Amino acid sequence: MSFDDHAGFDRPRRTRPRTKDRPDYSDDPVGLVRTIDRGRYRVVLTGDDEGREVSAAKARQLGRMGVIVGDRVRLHGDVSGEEGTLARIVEVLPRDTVLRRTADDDDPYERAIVANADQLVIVTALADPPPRVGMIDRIMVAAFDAHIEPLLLLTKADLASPAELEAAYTPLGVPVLTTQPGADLDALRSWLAGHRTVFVGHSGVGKSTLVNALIPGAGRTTGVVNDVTGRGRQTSTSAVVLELPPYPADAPADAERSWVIDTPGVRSFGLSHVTRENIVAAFGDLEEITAGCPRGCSHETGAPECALDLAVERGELAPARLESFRRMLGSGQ
Ligand SMILES: Nc1nc2c(ncn2[C@@H]2O[C@H](COP(=O)(O)OP(=O)(O)OP(=O)(O)O)[C@@H](O)[C@H]2O)c(=O)[nH]1
Ligand SMILES: [Zn+2]
Repeated sequence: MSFDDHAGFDRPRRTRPRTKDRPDYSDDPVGLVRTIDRGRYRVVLTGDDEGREVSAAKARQLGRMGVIVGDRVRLHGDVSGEEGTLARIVEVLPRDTVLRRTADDDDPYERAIVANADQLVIVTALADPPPRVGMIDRIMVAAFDAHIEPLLLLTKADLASPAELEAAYTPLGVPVLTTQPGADLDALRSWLAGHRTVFVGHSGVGKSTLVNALIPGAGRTTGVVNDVTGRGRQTSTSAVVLELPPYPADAPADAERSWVIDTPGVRSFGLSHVTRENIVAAFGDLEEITAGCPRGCSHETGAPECALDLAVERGELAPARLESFRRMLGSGQ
């Protein structure tokens, strides 16, 4: 029997009880945290007021809960977006993913950098500054740990060959693309279409140059690589969400929106929050094989009777895949 069948039944007006200390904000608008600037959050509204940008501060009831770029938040108060107005962030909606890092491996405090990304593009220059495989591995492990799909984008292919890096990462199943000045970016655009992709890379690798090429008018400041240190100037300070133009250009109007999240250049990527189990779990086929390992097996090179080695001997696992995987394991704890 439904309520409607029951003549005269007094239907409750609210489905959820409203209590004194928990006001009901469910009618308040939701937005996406675009960037954070001196304790103020820039939030782009979604839904009815799609696209309007509002300045907001964290409401006291959120306590110490962090609000990060990419978060979907509920706003209360003045959401007109007019100069001088300030809305309050009263709720952080559940996150699909959280990309984390620690300052270094001994740092017990993990920092959540970006919420709700489903892809991570590791931007690496083939030269100037030279690639650091250890750093790429670390960022990749952070992506696997967070259930974010990693992709590798190699810039400055006009300066050096990508062959070595391609050989190091394709066995992991990680897609690799190369670019150089004037390169056709359509392959990259189709990677990004319909996704929320965070771009991570060392300063000076050409991240801003790419973002500007993808998003005309993004106005990301491009730096100059220092001739002495080979490092780029740290030109950007906060992560920022940028909307990509539709791709292909004739994509239907209701196609999934695509976002990139540009992050400031990183120099280190601590992983003290990542466990061996999480890295193994990111490779389903290998995890299955490790079911045959001795209890407590580290799966590292030389681990006695590691089932991964036996699988290679039996020709069931490509040696290059095991080697690349072990590099990942070595990056974590
Ligand atoms: N040769 C070559 N130079 C490039 C390429 N892409 C970018 N550059 C140059 O590399 C320098 C750094 O590029 P940016 O785009 O500022 O690098 P970034 O990664 O955004 O650096 P930060 O803003 O410091 O994080 C600039 O001088 C670019 O012109 C490329 O494919 N080939
Ligand atoms: Zn093992």
